[in-house]
Amino acid sequence: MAEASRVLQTTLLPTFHPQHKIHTFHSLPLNFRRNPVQCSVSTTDGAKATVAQKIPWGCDIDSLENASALQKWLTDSGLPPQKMAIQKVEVGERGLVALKNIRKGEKLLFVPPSLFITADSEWTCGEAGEVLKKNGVPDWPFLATYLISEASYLQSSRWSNYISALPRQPYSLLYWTREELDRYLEASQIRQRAIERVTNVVGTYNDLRKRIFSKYPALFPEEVFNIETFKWSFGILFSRLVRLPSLGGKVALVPWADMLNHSCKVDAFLDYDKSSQGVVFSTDVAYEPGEQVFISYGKKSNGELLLSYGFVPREGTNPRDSVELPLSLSKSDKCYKEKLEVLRKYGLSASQCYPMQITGWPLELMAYAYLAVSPPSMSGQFDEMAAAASNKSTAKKDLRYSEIEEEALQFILDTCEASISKYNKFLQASGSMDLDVTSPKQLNRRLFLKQLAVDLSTSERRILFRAQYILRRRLRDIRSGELKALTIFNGFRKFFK
Ligand SMILES: C[S@@+](CC[C@H](N)C(=O)[O-])C[C@H]1O[C@@H](n2cnc3c(N)ncnc32)[C@H](O)[C@@H]1O
Repeated sequence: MAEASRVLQTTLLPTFHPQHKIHTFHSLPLNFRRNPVQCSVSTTDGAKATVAQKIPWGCDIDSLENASALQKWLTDSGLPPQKMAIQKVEVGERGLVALKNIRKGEKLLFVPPSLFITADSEWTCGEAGEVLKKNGVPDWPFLATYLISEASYLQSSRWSNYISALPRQPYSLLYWTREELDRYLEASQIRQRAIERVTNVVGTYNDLRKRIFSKYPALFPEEVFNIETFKWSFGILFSRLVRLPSLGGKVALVPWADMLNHSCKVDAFLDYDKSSQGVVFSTDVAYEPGEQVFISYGKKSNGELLLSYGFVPREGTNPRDSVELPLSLSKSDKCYKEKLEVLRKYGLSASQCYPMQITGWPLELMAYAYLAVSPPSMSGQFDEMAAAASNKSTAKKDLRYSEIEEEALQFILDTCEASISKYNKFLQASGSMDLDVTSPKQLNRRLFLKQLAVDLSTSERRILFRAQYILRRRLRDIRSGELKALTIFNGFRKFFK
């Protein structure tokens, strides 16, 4: 059931591996359009630069600027009457608020397919879309380019009201500089995930530029299609794109539905409803007029929510929260080479991260710990340990080697404690952290990022504290059990003397 609901769950963040998908590009046909139709926003470089500057790239998220124009355009374009409206809200700046009583289990929204943006949507510049299609550009970079292209057409694009209401700076970690990531997320594994994501986006953009944009400068002028605008469009996709399970997992931007904010207390998710032929969700709680209506963005940890959506739920409110614990083989291990070999066989490496939750940790983590501490005499079991440590293998996971259980638990405890001290160091230093900025705007930004990092670190450390407590108790029980056994044994010895 858990697996089924995970598959059915619509998430606003589908997995994205551009460096894999990008290899599916076909090389550009040499004879493609010798005289491409000039349908970029303008023709001369100077004029293009001016137009690029004029593109508003959305609006300030903390204002309701453009929200009423969006509502009006949606209604005129076929959105049926709604029981909700876009308003300023306490959680998530803008959100959908109930105008009437909403019952538990009621279906809401009904956004028709004509209002979705998908890889099949019509381009204002049809020529640009054709070039991307001919080159087999995958959905994510395709939609990112589409959004930039449509934004550059201002009012001439069908989506201008939608684009004008998008946030000018989506709150994702894509907007953090490398220095900010290193400084504020030094204790968290999310820092590494954010670096990888930025690298992926930059790599995707560079690949598109090399293979396509540079060959069709009239269709994709650099003033408009550059790394800054790609960060914006990917930021929009990471925080708003929906995967629709009932449409075979098709990804779409769904105006109006993407004004819903996330709550960890609800399980309601967006999907296409074949009977009403629109995107809907069924509420799992009732709402009174004036209350903000929420959906779930999926079973995500606080770190994953920060990574894609740029917020951290309040401490202790996310039952799906987890922290990545990095485990490593010791280089001084006599069997380092053999262990690494079996790990590689199952797609693992000398350092692996496993998610710890407040309720416990995965069996794979324990299997990795067994492997890391096992002595040369257990080399015959290395293979089964590595297989169990991999989530790709179907091997039996709940291994138990009582002879090394204490060492394995101690190994996990030591790793947890090493992580806890990193968080302690960051959280202590954050109080007096020098924000070295010159402008009030920059100061606000730094304070905001620092607060997010403090919230994330506090919630991740909380999970590690819980694991530390459980591990210490288990070790105490093992050790006191051994002590008891030793006392009984000594008693017997005395008796027989
Ligand atoms: C799908 S959009 C929702 C609409 C968005 N609030 C807006 O005004 O455009 C996702 C973004 O909403 C904000 N958000 C959603 N849920 C939130 C929450 N529980 N707390 C804080 N911000 C939230 C984040 O900025 C996130 O990137």
